[in-house]
Amino acid sequence: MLDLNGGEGNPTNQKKDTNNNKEREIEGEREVAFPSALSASSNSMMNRSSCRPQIDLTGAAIQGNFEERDPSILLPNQSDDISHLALDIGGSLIKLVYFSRHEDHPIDDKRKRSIKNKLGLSNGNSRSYPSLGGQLHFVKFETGKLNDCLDFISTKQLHMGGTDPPSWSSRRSTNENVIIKATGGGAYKFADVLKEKLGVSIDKEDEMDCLVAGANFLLKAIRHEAFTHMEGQKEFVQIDHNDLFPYLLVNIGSGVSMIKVDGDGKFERVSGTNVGGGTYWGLGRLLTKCKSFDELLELSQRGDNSNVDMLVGDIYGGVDYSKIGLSALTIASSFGKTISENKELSDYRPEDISLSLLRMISYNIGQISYLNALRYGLKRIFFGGFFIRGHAYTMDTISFAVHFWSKGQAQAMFLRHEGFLGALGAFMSYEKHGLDDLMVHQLVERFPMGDPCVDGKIDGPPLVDLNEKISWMEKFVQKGIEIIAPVPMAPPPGTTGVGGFERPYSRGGTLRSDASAALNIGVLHLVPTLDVFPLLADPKTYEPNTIDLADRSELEYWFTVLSEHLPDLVDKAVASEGGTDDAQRRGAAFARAFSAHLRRLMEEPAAYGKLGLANLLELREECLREFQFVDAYFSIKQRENEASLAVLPDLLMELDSMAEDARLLALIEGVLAANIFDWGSRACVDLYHKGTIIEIYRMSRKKMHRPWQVDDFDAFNKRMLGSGDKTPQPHKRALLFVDNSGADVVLGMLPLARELLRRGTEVVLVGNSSPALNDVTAMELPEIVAEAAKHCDTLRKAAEAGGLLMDAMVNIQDSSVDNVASVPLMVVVENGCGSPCIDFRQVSSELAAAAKDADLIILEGMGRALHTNFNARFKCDTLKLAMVKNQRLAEKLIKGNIYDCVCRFEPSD
Ligand SMILES: Nc1ncnc2c1ncn2[C@@H]1O[C@H](COP(=O)(O)OP(=O)(O)O)[C@@H](O)[C@H]1O
Ligand SMILES: CC(C)(COP(=O)(O)O)[C@@H](O)C(=O)NCCC(=O)O
Ligand SMILES: [Mn+2]
Repeated sequence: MLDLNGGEGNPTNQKKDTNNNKEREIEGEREVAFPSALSASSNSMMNRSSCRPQIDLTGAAIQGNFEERDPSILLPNQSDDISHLALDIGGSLIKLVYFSRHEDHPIDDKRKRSIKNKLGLSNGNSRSYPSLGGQLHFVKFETGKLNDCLDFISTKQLHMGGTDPPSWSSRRSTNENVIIKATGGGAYKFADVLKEKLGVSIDKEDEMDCLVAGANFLLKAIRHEAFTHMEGQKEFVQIDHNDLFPYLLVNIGSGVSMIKVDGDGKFERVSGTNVGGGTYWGLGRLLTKCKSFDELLELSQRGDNSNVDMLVGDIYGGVDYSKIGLSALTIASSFGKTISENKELSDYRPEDISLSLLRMISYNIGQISYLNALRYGLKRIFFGGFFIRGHAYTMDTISFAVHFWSKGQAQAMFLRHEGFLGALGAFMSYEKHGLDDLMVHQLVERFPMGDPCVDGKIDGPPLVDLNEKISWMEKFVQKGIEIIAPVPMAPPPGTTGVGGFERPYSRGGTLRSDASAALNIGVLHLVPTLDVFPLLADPKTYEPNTIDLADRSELEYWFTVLSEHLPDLVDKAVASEGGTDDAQRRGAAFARAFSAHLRRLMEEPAAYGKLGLANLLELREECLREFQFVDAYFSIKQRENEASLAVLPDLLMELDSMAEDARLLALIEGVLAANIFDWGSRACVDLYHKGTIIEIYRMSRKKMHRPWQVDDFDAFNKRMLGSGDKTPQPHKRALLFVDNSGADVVLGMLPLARELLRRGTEVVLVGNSSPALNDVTAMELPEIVAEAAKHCDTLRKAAEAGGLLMDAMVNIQDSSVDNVASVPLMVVVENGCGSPCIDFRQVSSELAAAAKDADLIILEGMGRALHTNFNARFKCDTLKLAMVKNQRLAEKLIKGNIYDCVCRFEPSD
């Protein structure tokens, strides 16, 4: 029996290395059980959490040699084998969208096929995916700095990828015949420069075509792309794909285009205005002497437009013009005050000028947009273009104008990828890359590195190299620079709702740097192997998160919980990598990156899309992976597995001595009791110092008195064992979503799986694709099952039938497999996640395939059954089992206390 207190530090590192080597060998030689965490970090696995994301630092002095490649060597961190690049070269900015591809994983595909065969799915799910899995990056440069942009492209060799799908990953040796899709005026203006400097030809795509294609793609494929922004409040809008058209697209770049969109490729440019982003920046520059667009925008935040604008009250002697409903504070004439006074430009504050100008232009665009919407009977107006720049006041002003003039009939919406519509559209115009077939569940957005806004100005390439990332974090901290949130604007009090926006009350701090505007969007991961879980009762209304962090008090609470847990997590992570100097440096960088994200999200919870607790927990895992912590709890997991496996035979004997119904209760009690082993909970971590694993497990079991706080055991018992003489049909196939390593899986879930097998139910163990806290991964399951199978015939036969023992490479002494055909099989599938929670809108395709014939789902643990999916409904019988290891959650969710249990059974209708 192992003592939890004994042997802290990093006792098992050596063991771990050996193990990793073994994994590597296995990968090279034979079909692997599961893609290893190592392969995850080398980008070969496509799941929603293991992809190595990158950061976009726009602009940049890229003198780096960080992207050197030798085609014959697979670099472990080589995450951007660039295949496609598209450009939108506008009057003010150059926008780049480029794609880096994940490696194919043919061995893994073979393994998946074998699972499908075993589950009888070989003919089903015959969907063939385009050979596309990778990441879409978004970068922008000022058009005046075209050379920086060209340097960036050539350093990263973005132009070398070729244009034919078969050669996605194969780099060409020359640029000859390379064609790059480009749109915007610069595609014409700079075609020769591009040919001369990069040796590539430009395939010019029509700008309007591209804007529409980009907007349609984003609105269909990205879940939280569109949002409204009224009085400082951002709200995401769920777009119904079948009810998207018609809409008005207003792109506010240097100038403004207004396009009526009726479908894919069906549109008409109905209007526009020459008073646009270029006007604000150009006039603003002349009038204020600002050196950058951002400086100008920042000035506006400290402005008071009433010093420049003529208000109704100025004309009416301080009173409202109430007859037509105009308040005294309504702007009667932008800049109107400057005519009546004998003042020079230098007598006006640049802040006031900037604000007045911004308001004038935004309001004007809003108003013209409304008129065009009215003209064509359109209710929805989507605004794009970099003029908007995620700026609260700009969006509020536009929204106000649309709302006011349409009397609430039309709605202004904004897009998170605001300025990249054209570039995305140009990217989509490459034929046959399959991008237009991608669906919302195949796209995962990642914000791995926090906001790279150092010095208020970033000129840097996307960071690719680990060292580079760490030094960036160090630099970031040295300078004492906080991640700066976008300017939140206090709701303007007392808007009269007439005639126009009154004075803005925005008194925000420093504006986020321009680069961070691009970081309001992350790198988009295209993961063709993700699917919607087919057993969701209503995928359209499904919301994974139980806790909505839009609630400020929730956000603050969970922010504190995660911040307080951070030092312990860093200790574990550093120890898991041998406690070396390098690991410590990475650990510190991880802590900084994650804290920076947390701070940023505290300032603007919706900065990265709709925020729930599951997103924060996943972000933490992503940040760990970003700094190459492969598995922070590796040694703890090993130790707990060993200790639990040692007492498993006794437990099985005890269970076998019981009558059927007592046994079922004991099994459920066992799952709940063993769910106490959760290294993500502060309370539990404190508890572990008080005893050995087995002592804690026993203590926990002793306290398992029914009724539990949520107790549907009787209903579950009835479904399983029946009542009276009626013996119900056993379930055909059960999906067991396992949670933690050690006692949780070994003493909790495996005995329950065994009971199901005995009753003739096929068991699919569903494990994480990548590590998260102490959760057991799919890759680790075959070995655990094989160990357990040594003590149990039922498990052994089922595991053999499911091919699990082969995967675990365990030589079972007694190889006589009698009666195999009559034994239901047990298999392992990965869930597609690397998080303690699960979002059923995006699971691995193998889980989706295995789910097709399942009629029982068992969700275990806080992350999967409470933080997410507590309110989710499925098409089949569902059992949600968890011990609540957090006092506040217990009070809120189940009106109970910490260590109370949930046994919720929801039969299929
Ligand atoms: N860093 C920046 N430099 C210049 N203009 C910027 C910047 N950030 C935002 N803008 C605004 O974005 C506008 C350009 O928007 P964009 O959609 O890129 O249009 P275009 O394709 O005409 O360049 C500028 O006119 C300006 O108002
Ligand atoms: C991350 C977790 C959801 C994992 O729980 P599990 O799914 O293993 O039951 C949980 O540890 C958690 O919510 N932790 C934070 C709460 C706390 O420290 O009290
Ligand atoms: Mn867990």
